[in-house]
Amino acid sequence: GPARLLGPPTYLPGLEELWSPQALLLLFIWLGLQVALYLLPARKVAEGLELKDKSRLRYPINGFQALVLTALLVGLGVSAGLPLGALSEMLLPLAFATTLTSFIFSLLLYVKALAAPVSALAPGGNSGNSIYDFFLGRELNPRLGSFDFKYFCELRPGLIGWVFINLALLIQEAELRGSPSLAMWLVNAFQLLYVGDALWYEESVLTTMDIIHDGFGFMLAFGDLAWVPFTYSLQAQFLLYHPQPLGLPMALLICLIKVIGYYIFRGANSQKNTFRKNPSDPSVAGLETIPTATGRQLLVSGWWGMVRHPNYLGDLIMALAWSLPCGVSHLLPYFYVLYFTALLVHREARDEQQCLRKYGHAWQEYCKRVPYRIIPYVY
Ligand SMILES: NC(=O)C1=CN([C@@H]2O[C@H](COP(=O)(O)OP(=O)(O)OC[C@H]3O[C@@H](n4cnc5c(N)ncnc54)[C@H](OP(=O)(O)O)[C@@H]3O)[C@@H](O)[C@H]2O)C=CC1
Ligand SMILES: CC(C)CCC[C@@H](C)[C@H]1CC=C2C3=C(CC[C@@]21C)[C@@]1(C)CC[C@H](O)C[C@@H]1CC3
Repeated sequence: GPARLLGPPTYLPGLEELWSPQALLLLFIWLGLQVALYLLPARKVAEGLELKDKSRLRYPINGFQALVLTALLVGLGVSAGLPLGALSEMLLPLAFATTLTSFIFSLLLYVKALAAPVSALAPGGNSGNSIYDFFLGRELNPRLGSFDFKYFCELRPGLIGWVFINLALLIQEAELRGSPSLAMWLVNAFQLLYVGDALWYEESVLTTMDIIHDGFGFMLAFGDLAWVPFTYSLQAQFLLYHPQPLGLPMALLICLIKVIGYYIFRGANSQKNTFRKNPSDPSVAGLETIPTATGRQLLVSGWWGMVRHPNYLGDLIMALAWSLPCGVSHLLPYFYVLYFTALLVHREARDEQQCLRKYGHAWQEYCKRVPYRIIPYVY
């Protein structure tokens, strides 16, 4: 039937549709596979930023390798008859099993954190209110030996899971209608590029506030493991049940929007990463900067002179390109754009606060020089 968003749902799933032991088993196989791939030798072992106790943690940089090996294994499985398309009919129980698992997992993390030394706690997650701390995460970098739970969950099971859910939906569409639609190809290709990029530049996650500042609690565990794969794949889910006609000129226009978004996103992220690693690198040495009291500098020209968060702008433009192949007949495929706008506005406000605390007057000067936050002349 036609998709609708307003009005009561035609039916609500009962518990018997949510709970399936096979879904739980599949989830555990998936998590086990990703843990095994994490433990494989890495092309590089990177050091994180200095912690309160002056130590630095070490992280394997092998996320892209995990993506490629997963693709090989899934490819082998499919050629041996594994019905990957059938995954599309298991998404609801799988999402339920993942949510339940994230909840129990975060309870265990909370209990583990009760024994952690004060220096290992996250700045925001040790209020003493146990529900609040459970939600935001008490411990900053929970580990078992050298296995880092937060770093593992941040990019692997969820982001890699997302592209394989997309692929399952594409295969199912081909089974249902003879071949995948152009819209489905675009959504798969765009989101694979995004996930491939995130894993290729995995090391840059080590300087994000998720790793440096936020504890590992229910919000992040649920976000990484359940929210990302099952809601970020909504466009492909929508297309399976509501096929959209998409002409070549429109498809090319959407590709152009994606390329522009990616160009800004990658350009901005790489420019900052290069500058932070080595300010005299030839590609950034000519940029104008503001000195700060910490000894670090802030870029005021190049991408970071256009708006204060050019990477968010590129990310948002890409988000739009992921939704456009689904047409404009329904709001659901645009859910990601709306949610992501809210997430980035909130994230930007948190980052601003931290930068003001870190850089004080120099940050105020930067805000004066670069008045817009995400969209030039608008916001
Ligand atoms: N799809 C998704 O669900 C999500 C995607 N993202 C994406 O992840 C990427 C990373 O985002 P995020 O982790 O929020 O943070 P950013 O990469 O935007 O980093 C912010 C930090 O950059 C440094 N910085 C800010 N301005 C300047 C400047 N002018 N010159 C030099 N350094 C500066 C500051 O840190 P310091 O000075 O200490 O270096 C600041 O704290 C973005 O592209 C974002 O869109 C993020 C969240 C969710
Ligand atoms: C708690 C929320 C409900 C959901 C949070 C999910 C996020 C933690 C992840 C979703 C996509 C991500 C990407 C990155 C980090 C993890 C999250 C934020 C990167 C920022 C890592 C750095 C790269 O330069 C870009 C990545 C994009 C995707």
